Amino acid sequence: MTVLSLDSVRLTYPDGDRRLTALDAVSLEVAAGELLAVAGPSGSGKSSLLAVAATLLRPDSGQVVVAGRDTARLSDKERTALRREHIGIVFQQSNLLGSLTALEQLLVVEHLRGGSVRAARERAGALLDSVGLDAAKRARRPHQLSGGERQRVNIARALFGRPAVLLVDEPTSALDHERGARIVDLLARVTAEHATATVMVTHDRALMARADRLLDMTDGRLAAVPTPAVRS
Ligand SMILES: Nc1ncnc2c1ncn2[C@@H]1O[C@H](COP(=O)(O)OP(=O)(O)OP(=O)(O)O)[C@@H](O)[C@H]1O
Repeated sequence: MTVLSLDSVRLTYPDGDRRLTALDAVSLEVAAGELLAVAGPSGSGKSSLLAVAATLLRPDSGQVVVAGRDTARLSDKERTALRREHIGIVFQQSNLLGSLTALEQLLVVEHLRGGSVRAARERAGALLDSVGLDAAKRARRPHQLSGGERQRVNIARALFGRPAVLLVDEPTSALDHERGARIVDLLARVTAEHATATVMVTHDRALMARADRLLDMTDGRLAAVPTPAVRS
């Protein structure tokens, strides 16, 4: 079942008196339970792809369908609700709230959804544990954590909402090999167990090797990469 689809998406940015084409006729379908990796050179459009899929940027043309909803037809309010309900986002810039502890970063997701924060505590703790944050670290605020620890809180928070679509930009960039491998395991497990449609941008070959499918982005265009070339 396709959970995320992009059809002939074009995105441009202003560039002096011209427009720079960041995404050029990009089409993509990601199924429930599929882990898709997107690689490609710097500036090729990978982050733009995630931003459009996250409904944070509107494409100039083309269609973006998330969990059966054509996002072009939604109001800003409906798009925010769609994001909160169905999309987990882990971008490079940490957008953790400075005044909240690691545990509270997750609980606020439940609060925004109108769920029971008390009931969510245990699951939030277990999820932070699974990304390697012990009880003491879970009680710390972002400025008391390392960059890699903040990245892991980000990942746990995105997973906490059990999103249908998970969008991850360079999930292991701030982590050492062993921690990176644990995050990869977690992403692969969550994708399979919760039937999440996961798209991750990565330069990490170990991560690419774990993906079900690898796509290459060059100059705003997406192309399939034969998997054996990645695994060699
Ligand atoms: N807000 C913006 N305004 C203008 N141009 C932008 C903007 N954001 C990105 N670009 C340009 O769009 C192109 C695609 O950028 P994007 O960030 O999507 O690439 P990327 O593949 O994610 O790069 P990297 O691997 O370096 O993060 C680049 O040429 C970039 O300079």
